[in-house]
Amino acid sequence: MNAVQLDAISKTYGRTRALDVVDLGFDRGVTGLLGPNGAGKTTLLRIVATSIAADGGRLSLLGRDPQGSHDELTAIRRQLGYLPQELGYPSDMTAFGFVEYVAVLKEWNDRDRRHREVRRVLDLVGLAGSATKKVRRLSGGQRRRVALAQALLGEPRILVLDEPTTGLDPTQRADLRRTLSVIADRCTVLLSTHQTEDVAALCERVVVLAGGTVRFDGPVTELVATAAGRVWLSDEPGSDALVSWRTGTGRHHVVGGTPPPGAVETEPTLEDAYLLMLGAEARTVRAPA
Ligand SMILES: Nc1ncnc2c1ncn2[C@@H]1O[C@H](COP(=O)(O)OP(=O)(O)OP(=O)(O)O)[C@@H](O)[C@H]1O
Repeated sequence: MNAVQLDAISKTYGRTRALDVVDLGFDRGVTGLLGPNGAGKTTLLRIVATSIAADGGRLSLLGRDPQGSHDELTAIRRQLGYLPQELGYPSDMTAFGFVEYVAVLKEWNDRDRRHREVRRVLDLVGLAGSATKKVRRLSGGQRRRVALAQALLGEPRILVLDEPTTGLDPTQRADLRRTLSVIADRCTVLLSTHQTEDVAALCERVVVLAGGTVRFDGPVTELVATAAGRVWLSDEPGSDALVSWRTGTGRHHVVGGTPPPGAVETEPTLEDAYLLMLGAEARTVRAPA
């Protein structure tokens, strides 16, 4: 049984079909969700996080039905951590105070245990030294880590992270990767990002969403392999390339199309494979139907 199982899940906002009959199952490990703006990533993550309900299909979390009784939903939420794309903070709270506030909402009623847990998660995200700072005085990256800390409370079995690396500097991103790789041994982690290199570095599996449907679901290495023989380094830009640009070395990185004269095939990256998979769609934002 998968920890997270979506069967024929759909969601429509007004005239916009955000998710269109999505079937996906997730178990332990880190899965990255990639897709252009408006692909349906946040909608999918919000449904899994029980923040909104789908309007078609069936969702099962830890073998339970989130649409079932209040007790079922509470049992699921106790084992679920969620980092939303945007999180509002009461302006005057400290980092410790904010994470403790979420812990109280999650019914950590014993004060000593709660404080230990808050200290543990702040330490996990490298904020032990800033626990008493007001959230509004923290940097954007530090605030993102406070948000991550609240998602880690209680060692959840399902962790839903919407763009967790936004605002993090390279060292913090590396730290996040280390934290998640430890957690992933016993947890189902779903994360969305626009950074293909984060997916390449962090995830065994990648799901590409576009237009509310699943375009790819499989190992990261399998997606990268679809671009083999379609990426070149060249002195000339590609005349019919999907995309080509001059790199820092002065040579052109040419993705798709026909190789320019003298071009040398190069190892594709996940970004190349993603761009080739979605073609022009990678650049589009959907308008309502
Ligand atoms: N609350 C809402 N009301 C109306 N339309 C919405 C709402 N939330 C999302 N949508 C629409 O649903 C579609 C999917 O949006 P969603 O936020 O899930 O995409 P996304 O892949 O997370 O995009 P991004 O990468 O820009 O965050 C978009 O067309 C969006 O405009």
